[in-house]
Amino acid sequence: MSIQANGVTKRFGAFVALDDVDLDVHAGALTALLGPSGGGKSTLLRVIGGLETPDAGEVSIAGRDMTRVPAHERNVGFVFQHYAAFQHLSVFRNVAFGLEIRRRPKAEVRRRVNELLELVHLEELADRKPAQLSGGQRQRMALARALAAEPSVLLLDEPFGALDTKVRRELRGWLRALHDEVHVTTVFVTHDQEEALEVADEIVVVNNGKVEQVGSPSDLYDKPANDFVMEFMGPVTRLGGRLVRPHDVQVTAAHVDGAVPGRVARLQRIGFEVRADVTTADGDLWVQLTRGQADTLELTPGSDVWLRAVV
Ligand SMILES: Nc1ncnc2c1ncn2[C@@H]1O[C@H](COP(=O)(O)OP(=O)(O)OP(=O)(O)O)[C@@H](O)[C@H]1O
Repeated sequence: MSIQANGVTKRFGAFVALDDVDLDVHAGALTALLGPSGGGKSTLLRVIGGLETPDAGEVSIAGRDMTRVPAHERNVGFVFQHYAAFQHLSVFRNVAFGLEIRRRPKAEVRRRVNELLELVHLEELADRKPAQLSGGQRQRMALARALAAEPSVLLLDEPFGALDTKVRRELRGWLRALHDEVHVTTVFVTHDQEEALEVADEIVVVNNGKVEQVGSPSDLYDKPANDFVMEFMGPVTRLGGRLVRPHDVQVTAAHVDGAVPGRVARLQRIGFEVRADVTTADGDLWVQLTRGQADTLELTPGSDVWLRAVV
């Protein structure tokens, strides 16, 4: 189901959390709301889900105006960073809960819950209590529970925010695979650009209550609309007064057209990557090379080089 927001404004007292925001989420897509803390991502997600009412503007899901429809009638599934599970109920019963209160037949509930637990790879842990799960397993249970009611839209607010880096990584791949299987329109909030680049079909960059840019991961990385998006999406450095990506600076031993001279101040080898701090007449910058490139150039601190931006 597609989601549209038109001219959404949300204030908390005098503070404008969302300022005339338009959004268009394609049916079946996995869309990331990405931006720095306090930018308004969660507020936008909550407005879509009906947990906040906008002061101006409209929200529609599948073409239906939902602006005044209460959250529980929007058919949306939520997952938050800290999932409030029923501690006294098993994983199975937690997932079944939403179906049981809808008084679905027992056999149907059992079949559906087993399907969902299989989907999130928790079928072996169905009898455990939430406290006996790892953080990653708990978030997978939360997703199964959100999917149980067959929502038309899934809204995830920093679902992996409380987990350590390694588990986050795992769950990203897993979320992507899950989405490819169920295709439910999904919007997830993250402040982690790598997470958005890796998982999302489309990224919406939100900052200061406004949408800065919407695009595919490669669009945003390669064609940022402004310096804010450029800096937010990946590493940057400054060559000749212009922001560039450190891996888009070509380093040569001899002069080439458009290149400026520099001297290597420091080299750092980080796995396959070499980072060189370089001093130029125009200021300092850092560039990123492969180990092979650095070795071919025989770079050492003090090497004289020529630099030019290749994009
Ligand atoms: N209920 C509220 N009352 C007052 N201010 C609020 C409320 N909810 C959010 N805000 C403010 O609105 C701004 C946007 O918050 P929001 O949670 O949407 O940002 P965010 O981009 O999701 O950031 P984070 O990643 O830190 O959650 C923040 O400055 C926040 O303090």
